[in-house]
Amino acid sequence: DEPSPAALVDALNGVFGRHAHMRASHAKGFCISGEFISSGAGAKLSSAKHLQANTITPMIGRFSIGGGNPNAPDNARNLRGLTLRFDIAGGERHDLLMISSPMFFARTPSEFVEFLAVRKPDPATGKPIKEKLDAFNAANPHTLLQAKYVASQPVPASYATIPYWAVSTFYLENSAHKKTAIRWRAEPVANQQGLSDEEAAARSKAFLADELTSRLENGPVEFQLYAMLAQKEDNLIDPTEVWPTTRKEVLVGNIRIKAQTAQACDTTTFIPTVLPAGMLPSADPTLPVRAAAYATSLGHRLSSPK
Ligand code: HEM
Repeated sequence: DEPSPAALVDALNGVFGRHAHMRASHAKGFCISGEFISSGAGAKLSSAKHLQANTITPMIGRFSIGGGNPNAPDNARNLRGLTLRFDIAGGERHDLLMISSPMFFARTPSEFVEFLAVRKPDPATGKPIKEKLDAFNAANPHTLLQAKYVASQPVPASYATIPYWAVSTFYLENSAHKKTAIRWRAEPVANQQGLSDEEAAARSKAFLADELTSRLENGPVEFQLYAMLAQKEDNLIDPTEVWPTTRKEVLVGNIRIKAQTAQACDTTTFIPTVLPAGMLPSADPTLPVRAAAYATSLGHRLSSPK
C-alpha cells in the first residue's frame, strides 16, 4: 500500500522534528528570482513555450539544504537543493526541483518511509536502533548511494559552484507529439569549486546565504540547463539508478539568478508534476505522491503558530 501524504510528512518529522513555519524537508534555505533564457535547442524536443527560441521567462526559486533541520550547518557535506519555477507567458508553470546528487535515496514512497523510519531516534537513547538500521541498509544498498555520493564531494564554496539534478525522468513532447525521455541537469557557469576540510571548518554554519549575496553584487549567478537524453537501456522509473554520464545532452538554456528574495517563496510550494504543455511526468512512483505531500507540508508551515 502507498503511504498517505501525512505519513510521508510524518516520516520526515519523525527524524528531524516538526519545526514551526519550516518545510518538512529542505527546511533551511532562501528564495531567489531571475530569468530563464532559452537557447531554442529544446524546441525540437518540446512544445513548451519557455523552451522556444528567443524566449526569456521570469523565474522564482529557492536554494536549500536537504533534510528537515532548519539549522543544518552549511559548512558540512550536506545535500543541497536548487528549486525553480518558470512563470511561462500565458499562465502556465514549470516547477523544477533539483538536488546536488544525481540519485535519490528511495525508489518508491514506501521505501522513502522505511528509509526514514529506521533513522528515527529511539526515545530511550536519542539514536536510531542500530540493528534495525544495519539490517535495512544491508538489505537495500541502493538507498545508500546518495549519502555515499554526498560524502564523496567537498563542501561547496557556494550554491553557485555545484551541479544539480532533478533525478527523476520526465518526458518532453514536441508539436508532432513525439515524446523523448529525459533527465534534467544544471551545470554551474562559475566553475565547480569545493572547499578543503580546513576551509570548510573556518566558514560559519550559515555562510551560504551571505556568500550568494556578495556574489550577486558582482552579477547574476548562472547555470546551464541540460536535458539528458535516455537511451533504450536506461531506467525511466527508478530515481536511485543513475544514467551513464556519456548520454547525449541538449543545452536548453541559461538559468540566470539575479536576486535573493528573503522568504518570499515561503507561502508557496514547488511541485515537480506542475508542468506546462510539452512536458509530462514519467511513471517514476516517487513523482505523483509529491504533490499531496508537499501541500501537506505547506499546510503545516502556514498554519503553525506565530
Ligand atoms: C517520495 C518522495 C519524496 C517525498 C515524500 C518528498 C517530500 C518533501 C517535502 C514534504 C518537502 C517540503 C515541501 C514544502 O514544504 O514545500 C520537500 C521539499 C523538497 N524536495 Fe522532496 N520529497 C520526495 C522526493 C524528492 C526528490 C526525488 C527530489 C529530487 C529533486 C526532491 C527534492 C526536494 C527539494 C529540492 C525540496 C525543496 C523545495 C523548496 O525549495 O521549496 N524531493 N520534499
